[in-house]
Amino acid sequence: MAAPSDERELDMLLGRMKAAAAPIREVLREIHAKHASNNAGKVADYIPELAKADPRWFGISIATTDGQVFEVGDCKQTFTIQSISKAFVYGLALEDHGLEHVMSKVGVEPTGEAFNAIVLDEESNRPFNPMVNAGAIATADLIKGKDYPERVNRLLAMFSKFCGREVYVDNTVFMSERVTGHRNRAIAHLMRNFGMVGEKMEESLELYFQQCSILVTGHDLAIMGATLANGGVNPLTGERAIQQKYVKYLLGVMLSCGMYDYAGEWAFRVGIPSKSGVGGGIVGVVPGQFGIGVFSPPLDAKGNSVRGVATCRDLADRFGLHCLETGFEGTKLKQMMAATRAG
Ligand SMILES: NC(=O)CC[C@H](N)C(=O)O
Repeated sequence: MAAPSDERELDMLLGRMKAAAAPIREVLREIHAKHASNNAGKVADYIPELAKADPRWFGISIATTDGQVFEVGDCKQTFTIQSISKAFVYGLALEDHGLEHVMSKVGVEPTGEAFNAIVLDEESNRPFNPMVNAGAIATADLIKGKDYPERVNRLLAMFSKFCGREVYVDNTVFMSERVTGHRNRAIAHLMRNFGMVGEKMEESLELYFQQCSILVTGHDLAIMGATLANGGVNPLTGERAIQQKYVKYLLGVMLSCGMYDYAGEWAFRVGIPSKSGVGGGIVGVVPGQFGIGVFSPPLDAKGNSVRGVATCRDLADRFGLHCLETGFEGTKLKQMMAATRAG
């Protein structure tokens, strides 16, 4: 696209962008309205602070790799990122150690079991993948830093680059996680027994609770997704958040393991590398095109946002986003945008 040379050209460009946005916003509004009235699911309460979320909150945000954002509903509401953090921390561990070392500590096989299952691969003693709690704790253990504060700060700096703004930890949720996190401690001890986490285990658990307690919005999730879709460069700030060569590994585990024990059906039906969290968020990535952020706290039995799952299924259908289908004609969303731009 040529740089607009004067105000009139800029006006025309903005006009065309607005025209392109209208049908996309319309689809988002329609999907939002369709699912807003679905009251199925239950807000997570095993971490007591999470139970305070309003079950009506519901936001859908899409951010393109060229920095356009389309959103509807509660996209400015903050909530804790929870398990969505796991994908991004995996990226930092890859940057810190390279693929082979990380693979020696954490596998990439879907478990078909709940996210908090106390299970390791019997042959290798590794946790199955970085998207379940065991794998995420082992991944947090890999984050480098001379001491605990430096490790926390490195995590926060990484998330800040993905979001394009400074991120913070919700301390009340963090405290709630650490005082009730007996199951995660048990998992960490089991892995310590097998040498899958090192002597910094206690500190790494704290790090894991911190990363889960980072506050984000639906808008942030879309930007984080768009950053991955853009090969690791945040489309709003132009800052690189992760080396491009690791993006495909992140997206690979997101596609095969990102939705817990719904991951197989997700890859089959929706086909968008995604990650969910018990705070009610889901981030999705359509490589080369855009990121999706959906937020709604009530969860299904597997721990995925009920409205979030339904929304992503509809988005995939309406815009033709399944990753095994986008290769044919490009997504319908892209075609809609191109058509309006040309007009
Ligand atoms: N699935 C999730 O989002 C789980 C994260 C949560 N902090 C836990 O460890 O249990």
